[in-house]
Amino acid sequence: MHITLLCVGKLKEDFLLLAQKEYLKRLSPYARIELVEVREESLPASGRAGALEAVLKKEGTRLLERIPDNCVTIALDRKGMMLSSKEFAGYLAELGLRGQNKLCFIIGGSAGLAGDVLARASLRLSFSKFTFPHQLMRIILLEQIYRAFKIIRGEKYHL
Ligand SMILES: C[S@@+](CC[C@H](N)C(=O)[O-])C[C@H]1O[C@@H](n2cnc3c(N)ncnc32)[C@H](O)[C@@H]1O
Repeated sequence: MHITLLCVGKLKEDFLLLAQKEYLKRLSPYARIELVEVREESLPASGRAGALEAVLKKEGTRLLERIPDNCVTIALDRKGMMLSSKEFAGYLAELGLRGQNKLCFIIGGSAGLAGDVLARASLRLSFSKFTFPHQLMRIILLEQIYRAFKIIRGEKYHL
């Protein structure tokens, strides 16, 4: 499987970079993972009407330009569909059975994701009603993808 992680912004903290490196290593036997980071806009200091929408639009345009062709697009969205780890593994396995081996997960920045990015997604995936920082969300997603492959292969991992 070829998985693109399309993210707004870079990881800044060393401990997150270390965690990312570890999960990319763990995932290497199961999938080819490509990280694509688009530039994050500074959040507007004032509550000027439309300022946040302008940020979302700029970041959204950058994201839409980088979605690979012919892939299943999954946007991470707090208000999306919640799955258990086993259901998520089942979803990935089902895609594989249908020959859909190219996936693109999209993680927004501090401002979230623009409506047209969410509209482009085949699935809007929620990891709970909590709002996670986007940099940490990337690590949580990598861990869940790793967990899903362990479940699919029937390999031992904490369930
Ligand atoms: C700091 S959050 C954005 C907050 C923004 N105010 C919102 O409500 O969308 C940054 C990104 O992390 C991802 N994210 C954060 N919490 C999430 C959750 N519980 N489920 C799925 N994705 C989440 C989303 O892609 C989001 O765009």
